[in-house]
Amino acid sequence: MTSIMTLDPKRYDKLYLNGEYVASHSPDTYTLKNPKDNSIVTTAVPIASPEDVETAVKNAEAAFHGPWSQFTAMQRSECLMALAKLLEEELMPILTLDSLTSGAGWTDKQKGDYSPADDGFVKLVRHEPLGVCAAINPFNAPLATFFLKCASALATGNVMIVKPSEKTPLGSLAVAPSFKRAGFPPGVVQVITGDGSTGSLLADHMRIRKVSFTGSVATGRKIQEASARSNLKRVTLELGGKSPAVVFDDANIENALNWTINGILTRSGQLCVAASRVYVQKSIADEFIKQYVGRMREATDCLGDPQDQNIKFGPMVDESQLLRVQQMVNKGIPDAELLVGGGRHGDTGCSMEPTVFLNPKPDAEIYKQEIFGPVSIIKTFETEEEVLQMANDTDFGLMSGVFTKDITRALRVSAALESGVVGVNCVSLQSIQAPFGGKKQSGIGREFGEYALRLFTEPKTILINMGA
Ligand SMILES: NC(=O)c1ccc[n+]([C@@H]2O[C@H](COP(=O)([O-])OP(=O)(O)OC[C@H]3O[C@@H](n4cnc5c(N)ncnc54)[C@H](O)[C@@H]3O)[C@@H](O)[C@H]2O)c1
Repeated sequence: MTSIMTLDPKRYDKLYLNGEYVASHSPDTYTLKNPKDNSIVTTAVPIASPEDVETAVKNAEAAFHGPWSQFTAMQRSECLMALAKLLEEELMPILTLDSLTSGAGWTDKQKGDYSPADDGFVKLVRHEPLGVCAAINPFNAPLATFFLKCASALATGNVMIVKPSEKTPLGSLAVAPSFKRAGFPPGVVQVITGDGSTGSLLADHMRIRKVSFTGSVATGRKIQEASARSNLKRVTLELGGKSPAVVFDDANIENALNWTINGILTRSGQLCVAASRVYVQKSIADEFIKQYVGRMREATDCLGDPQDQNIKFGPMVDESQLLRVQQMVNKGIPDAELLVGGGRHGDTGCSMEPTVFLNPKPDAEIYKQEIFGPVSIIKTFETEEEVLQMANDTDFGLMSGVFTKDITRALRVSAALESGVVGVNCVSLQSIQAPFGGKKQSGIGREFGEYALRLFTEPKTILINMGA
């Protein structure tokens, strides 16, 4: 069977607008390389121009006010289910399907409100779609973010223009026609490629009503600013993290090791919820650290070509990301004890060795900033109060984990950890099927299910004068 992910190389130089692959108006393109060996994949990915963005917005408006507005909630649900089925049959990883089937179940459950006329006015509240929305996506989760955002937007009757990251655009281009095949009218979902300049055309556009953004804090800030200087479009931000995992001395150590190691090695640490800070209680620290470091060392042997089934984790997304991580690690060496790793892996490609630092200085960059690589920081602690102070001493607040067998402590610590998601005896889950998003500078808003749907609609209050 051919995977839906197989994109005809002739399409690499196209945008996907109004149900067709079309050439960009822009002569500007860029080159994509394969991170496993730095070989060139294509030199022709378009950087969409202002005309391309305008065309996409006009198509989206035509779909929103035209055929798509005639779809009932049940028909929107049927399309989302058809899309999930089609993707499942064509080998799409299961992670991306959950959001579609969940969205399909929500289309007819968006309740309005009613208040009786105790002041002479009956109030009805209906939740209306926003209109043309844009998804601006990061490199590390191109399809999960694509489908998660589209599911919520389409379930509530919006239309979507997706801009994948310039580092990983091909999957989004490959899956784009599946929406038409599943019954969505052309223009409901379109894909434009490009770098930050294309992203800012969307963020600044006066007729785009919402940007749903996932990416770095720095870009999130720019998108907020763009909204403020343009049309005050709605903005949701899913941003970075520096997720702490707190391991108490009564924890199931094997379980804590499994979650914390997987939590930093999945996607080579290029994960917003990566378990990048591990706090271990002093009484178990020597044994835990010995095992943790041993496993990170062994993991180096499992580094390789991600298309090889025997390989557990692959390279960084590209050379620039590898260099960025390498620079942060080099800078961190005087600030902490390097227990393992620290270097580039292999002569070709963009792989980084699994790396562990112990007990960094409190203001060390490796301890404060998101590294976005297979680099973890271990710190020891004595008391619950001390570890909560350290775990919360960060601008981020995306995910945390607490490992203990004491349920009372688990609940107390979960309440005290300043993050949008807390795992008890787990950390770094990628698909939680529950509200997902960050506190503090890790973001604004939530993805998934009812919480996300609310952020793709606007309440409208209708007042009925009962005395007229
Ligand atoms: N919270 C989450 O759910 C989540 C999930 C995945 C990744 N992330 C975060 O994403 C980051 C990694 O992704 P990245 O390096 O691709 O992020 P990035 O901020 O560099 O880029 C993200 C997207 O923004 C676009 N962009 C860049 N400048 C822009 C501008 N001025 N205006 C509009 N768009 C612009 C890029 O082209 C890209 O499509 C990490 O910080 C990671 O933690 C968060």
